[in-house]
Amino acid sequence: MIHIENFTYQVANFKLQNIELEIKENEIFAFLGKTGSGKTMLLEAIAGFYRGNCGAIYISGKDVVDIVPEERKIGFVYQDFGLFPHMTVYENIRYGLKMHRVEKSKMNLRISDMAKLLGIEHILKHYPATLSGGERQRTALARALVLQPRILLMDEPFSALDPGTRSQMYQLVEQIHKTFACTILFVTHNLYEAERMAQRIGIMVNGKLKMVCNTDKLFQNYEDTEILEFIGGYLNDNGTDVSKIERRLNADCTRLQPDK
Ligand SMILES: Nc1ncnc2c1ncn2[C@@H]1O[C@H](COP(=O)(O)OP(=O)(O)OP(=O)(O)O)[C@@H](O)[C@H]1O
Repeated sequence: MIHIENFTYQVANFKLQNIELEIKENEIFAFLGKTGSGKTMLLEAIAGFYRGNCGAIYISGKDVVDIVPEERKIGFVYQDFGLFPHMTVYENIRYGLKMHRVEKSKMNLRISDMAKLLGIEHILKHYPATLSGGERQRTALARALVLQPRILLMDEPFSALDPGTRSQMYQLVEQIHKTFACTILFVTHNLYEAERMAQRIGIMVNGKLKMVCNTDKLFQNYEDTEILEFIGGYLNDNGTDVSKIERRLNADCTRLQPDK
């Protein structure tokens, strides 16, 4: 579905370096990594916001370098949801459809179907400032999904939500994944969230995609010191006994960019 080949992009002092990644159709994939490791930049590169200095990104076998973001059939849900504050929920959802010049009757039908699916029919006339975090996220998802994307990218989609709402959103995203049969890539700082939602995870360190593995191997991989530092630090912060996990070594992960 998505094939990233030796993709490199430098902005100021930061460099996404030689990214190699293959995402399967219909997969849910999570990017993990410390703050500033390049997760958002990589998502944005897939969305088409950066051309890159070398390498290529293929979607369904096609090199997308000259395809602008709006034509990539990719939905993007931002960390802060990125809703237009001066537009109602309805207008926010309608925005992309208008840009794509979708016919009015079709547009209304799609918006009402999407609002029903996401449980936001009752707030269509409300403005973002009056919404709860969960409602904002549902609106952001509706705005992305109404364009029927093949790929849904989400940047820390659950981080601003309380634990109860977060759990509801996990279920909603799972339902969306089933209903739309889309491929989902998301960024998270939460290892348990990655384990819960994704089939595979990739760990970013300083602009490199250091490791990709199946999610069930996430807590077993401690060979690389930078990965150990990231995962161990996280587990310690969350009160987990790291020493127990450290005993389970040698997972069959794909090491994409070993230390040089
Ligand atoms: N337009 C830009 N100009 C200069 N530096 C940038 C730009 N965009 C991103 N960066 C830098 O690139 C690095 C990677 O940023 P990115 O947002 O991808 O990190 P991240 O892993 O998503 O972090 P976080 O988890 O905190 O969101 C950061 O050091 C950031 O300051």
